[in-house]
Amino acid sequence: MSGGVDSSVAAKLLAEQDYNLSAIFMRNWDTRDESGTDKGCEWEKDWQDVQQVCRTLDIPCRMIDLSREYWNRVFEPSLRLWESGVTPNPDVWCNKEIKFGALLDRLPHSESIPEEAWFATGHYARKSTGPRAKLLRAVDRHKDQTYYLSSLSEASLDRALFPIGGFTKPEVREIARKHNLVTAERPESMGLCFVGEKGKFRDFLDQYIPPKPGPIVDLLTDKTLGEHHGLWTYTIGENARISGMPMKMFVSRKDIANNRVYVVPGTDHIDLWATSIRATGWSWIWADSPPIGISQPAGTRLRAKFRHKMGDIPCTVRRRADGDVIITFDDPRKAVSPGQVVALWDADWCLGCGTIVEGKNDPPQSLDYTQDYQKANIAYTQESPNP
Ligand SMILES: Nc1ncnc2c1ncn2[C@@H]1O[C@H](COP(=O)(O)OP(=O)(O)OP(=O)(O)O)[C@@H](O)[C@H]1O
Repeated sequence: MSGGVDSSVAAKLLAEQDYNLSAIFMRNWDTRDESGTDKGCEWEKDWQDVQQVCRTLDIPCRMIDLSREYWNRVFEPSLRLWESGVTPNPDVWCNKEIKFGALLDRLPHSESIPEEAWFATGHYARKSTGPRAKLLRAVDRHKDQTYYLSSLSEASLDRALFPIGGFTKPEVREIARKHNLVTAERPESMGLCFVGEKGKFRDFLDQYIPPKPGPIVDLLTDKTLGEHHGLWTYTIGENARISGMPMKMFVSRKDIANNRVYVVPGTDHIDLWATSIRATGWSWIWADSPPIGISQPAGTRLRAKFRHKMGDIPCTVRRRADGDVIITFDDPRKAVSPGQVVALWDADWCLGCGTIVEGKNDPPQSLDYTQDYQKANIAYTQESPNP
């Protein structure tokens, strides 16, 4: 239990059934050594709320400190990826490595809980009841969290329960109010708590990654427009905020080998779009049974997402001989970043995920790339005599 409304209601729903329940609150970030405070991660408040809800439900609870495991298995590897210029998803790896990893590993040894005990969370997701467990999207499509759970192993899924997956968020809040759970009006949690205020992500990473300056280059003219302090300070698709330019410039690529950030004018330049992606390091939830048809030349029809907050994309999926997977979108998509997790679904069934290596606009759809490039170049140099 996290101290939020979702896991409180998950516990309440299980308490109404015939389970022998025990709650665990996990602490996974320790900032006291650096700043003397836990600002941003108000874990004490969360822990108090977990205890309060457990008193209301009459179930035991305990805290487990996994901050060392989180640092070693999620944060440190993510730092190395940010430093190298790609964009990792620590929230996806936290589920695999910490909640359904370190935490599950600890339980049988630290408590008298049998191996076959269930492990329940307040995620918005469902599980099928067939002979093999399938991870299914939540009933509340806006809240569905299967993207974050797409890296789980089948063994972890076997032990998982998602009690709130059949409810909408308003229904979950209503249950919490009806049963006087102190967390009923708790606001939504906002991603990585330890980063603190929204928009301060760069400042946060600056504390951990030494600066590595390099040029910001105009893809159209090859001119240097400014300097970045490290590839991690920009994400593909974002406004590069270069002053003195006739148009807003957006990051379309990073050249990791040469430590360069490339920008293009406007939000809609063709270099910002991708028609296909290549992804590596596939983790299929049914590890022995990747999607049928994926190794055929024609591939198989599935749906993909490479960010939690995006609609899923109809696509054709093919596996290469080296195990990497090529996902070709029916319609091009913007802002594909290497390092991000891409997950696949067959209708509601989440199959697994891989890590994006590259996005390609090949062949460019809906626009003639050469013409567009020339037009943009001409228009751009006319508007900008001295870029
Ligand atoms: N610190 C924690 N200790 C134990 N379990 C946690 C913790 N953080 C998250 N979880 C579990 O993972 C689930 C999903 O976590 P997430 O961070 O996405 O929170 P959420 O969707 O806002 O849910 P909640 O409202 O319960 O915080 C939680 O419902 C809870 O079961």
